[in-house]
Amino acid sequence: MAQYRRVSGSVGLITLQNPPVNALSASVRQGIVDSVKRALGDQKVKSVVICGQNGVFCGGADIREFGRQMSGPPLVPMIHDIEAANKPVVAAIEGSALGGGLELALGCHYRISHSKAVVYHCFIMTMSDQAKLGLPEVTLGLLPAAGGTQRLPRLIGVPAALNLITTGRHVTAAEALQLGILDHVTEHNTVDVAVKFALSVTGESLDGRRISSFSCAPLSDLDSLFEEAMLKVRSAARGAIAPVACVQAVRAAATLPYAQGMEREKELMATLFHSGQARALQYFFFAQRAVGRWSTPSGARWDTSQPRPVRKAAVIGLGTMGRGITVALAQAGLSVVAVETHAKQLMEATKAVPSMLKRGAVRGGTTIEPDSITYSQNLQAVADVDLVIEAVFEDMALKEKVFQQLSIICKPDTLLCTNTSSLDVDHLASQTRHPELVVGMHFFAPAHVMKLLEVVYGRRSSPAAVATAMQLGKKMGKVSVAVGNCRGFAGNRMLKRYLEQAFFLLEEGATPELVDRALEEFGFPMGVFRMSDLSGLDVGWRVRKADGLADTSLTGTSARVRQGCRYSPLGDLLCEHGRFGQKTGRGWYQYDKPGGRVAKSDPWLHNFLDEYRARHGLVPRCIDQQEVLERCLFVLINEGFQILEEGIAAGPEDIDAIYVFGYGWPRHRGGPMFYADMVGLERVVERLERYHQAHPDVPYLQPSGLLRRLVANGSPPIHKWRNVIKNRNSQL
Ligand SMILES: CC(C)(COP(=O)(O)OP(=O)(O)OC[C@H]1O[C@@H](n2cnc3c(N)ncnc32)[C@H](O)[C@@H]1OP(=O)(O)O)[C@@H](O)C(=O)NCCC(=O)NCCSC(=O)C[C@@H](O)CCCCCCCCCCCCC(=O)O
Repeated sequence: MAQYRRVSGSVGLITLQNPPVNALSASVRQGIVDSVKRALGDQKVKSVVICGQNGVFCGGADIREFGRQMSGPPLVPMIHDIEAANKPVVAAIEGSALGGGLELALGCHYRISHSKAVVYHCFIMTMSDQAKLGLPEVTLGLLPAAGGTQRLPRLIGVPAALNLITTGRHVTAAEALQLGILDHVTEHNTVDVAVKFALSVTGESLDGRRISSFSCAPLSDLDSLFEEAMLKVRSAARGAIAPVACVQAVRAAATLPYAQGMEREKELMATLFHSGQARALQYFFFAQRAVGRWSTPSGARWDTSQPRPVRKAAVIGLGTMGRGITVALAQAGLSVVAVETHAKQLMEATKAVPSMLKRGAVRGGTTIEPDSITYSQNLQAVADVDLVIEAVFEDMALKEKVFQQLSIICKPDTLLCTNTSSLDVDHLASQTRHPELVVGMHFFAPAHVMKLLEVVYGRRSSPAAVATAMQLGKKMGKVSVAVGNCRGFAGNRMLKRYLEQAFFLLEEGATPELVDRALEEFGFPMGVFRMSDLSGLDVGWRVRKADGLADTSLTGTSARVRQGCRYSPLGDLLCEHGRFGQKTGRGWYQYDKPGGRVAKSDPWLHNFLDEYRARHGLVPRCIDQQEVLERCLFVLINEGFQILEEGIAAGPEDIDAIYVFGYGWPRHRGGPMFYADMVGLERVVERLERYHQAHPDVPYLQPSGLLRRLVANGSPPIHKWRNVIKNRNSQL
């Protein structure tokens, strides 16, 4: 809806009303059309102001309408009519003007926005803004198709418009003013200022105010600018089609008259609108928000659990993870006690952490209170903190000891969290006096950069403990996903199956290059072998050794079997050769030096694989990319269904968020569970069954019970899976 009233005698004020973000639903569009008509037809009205209720201008088109039959007045002619009006129209922008919201503002003759305060810091003036503006359609698999690709380059120039449209980034009011998107910013009430401004421009000529009549500022080398832009978007999101279409649409603005440019924008939008990528990205937009509404099988929920205030936190262990976590906590404004019992490691951390903070502050344009962190070699220093995150070496005996000590030293209500990536959270809880205050906070390296946080609740974790960890994660800028306690939790448990298949494919005749190419063409930034080289092959080796799996003394058929299932010792053998990946300059690939970054094919490795196959009587066969994708991805997806079945994750959105934010799953494919829905659950079952028949010694290729049940229920769309899961749980 839109509310219309006349204010200050001669200003028609149109207020968009569609909480929470005033999205341009059919009824809002109808309201705008009706109100504009009324204002233009009223002789008493000399100028018009458009604003949004509750301090938000407009979050753009209503994304939920995209999946349905479109109705109501279309945006393009609506904005055209506003621009063509013979009375000045002013956009009063508070909060967000995004997507269609900014396109609506670009159709107005003037744009005024709110800028909260002017702060003087070290002689540099910075504006602390509330408003954010942008054209984020590309992040939804679309382009700004209500004239955004044609008006923005005409207003601010092609290079700046290309940057905003292809990245979808939001800019502050200060930056928008600098770029020329805004005419004016104010610290006062934006609507009041806009009304006064509207009165002041009454009767002035609008000839120079209609952006569609502008020409793009000429540029000397347009071809190379667009070639460069195309290369950039192609390498930033491999296989994503929307950024490419955005470049093409802006090119049309730079080279064609406005009307033809609009035709091109429409044509390009038509190819994107019904694409699988747009569906995936729009699903993911809502999935990200759904993970915040967490629940556990015991009935704890986000809306009934009260988080505790956390002002002071401690980190135990200042290795790579501990340092990153310390930085993330300090960046979130907490006071941090950083404890490391090894003097040398502590000394190194006291230098490394401040420089990580400094780099972060420079990148983010923020400031950090330098004495928000205190360092100590003594665990007693954590006596008064509200929450502890243990990040010591991944060794159960060591962690047990730390938790026993923490339980004695800390206040009785201190939350004790572990950053373990796979160890048993319940067991650690059992070492403390208050197991209800123990949860896992599984960060991903580098912990101050990676967006994902798995919050692992144990059998006895209290709802308040889960809520506190979830809220702290959010404060640190993480996407926090609540998951149950099991080996590897959700992410690493699924990853294990994926890695196993990749090893088996090498045994059967594939090369690391072939497997990685298939995965990278699918959209992963790195294939599984390049990723292992980067993170270090020794990490998994240590875990397998601790589990009694990495025994390379076994010969004959038993060398490739563990606990009755197929096992590949390839990773263990490489580690025995001292090939730990990038850090040693050799792994699945070779590098020019230890620590080198550029992976090159390694003839030694290919020889090694040939000899290995010959030794085990394995006849190499031709493996194509499709098999690589199906074997690696479907087995990972199958484990995801198992995780849903067991209640370790509450819904498919949780798993998808974990994979996109933590494991490089291409966002334009929505996450593994959404991908399964797109491929078709029946097909996933059929392929898994086929591969299981061919490899009966790999039990995880058997389709999970939930996957089969979904197929038996007619393969409902992903948003209905929770019903099938719920029905199953209620029968238990
Ligand atoms: C606005 C935000 C920054 C606010 O953030 P905040 O953190 O405060 O709040 P939340 O993010 O939690 O959001 C709260 C709540 O609101 C929901 N929501 C937010 N935005 C939208 C929206 N735009 N639509 C619907 N719902 C929205 C959100 O999901 C939350 O609810 P939930 O229940 O999930 O918790 C932030 O929300 C934000 O960033 N929003 C998205 C901004 C955005 O991306 N906007 C762009 C939208 S796309 C667009 O505008 C397209 C335009 O260019 C118009 C194009 C014209 C279309 C014409 C169609 C032509 C079709 C042609 C092809 C046909 C061919 C053929 O069929 O033949």
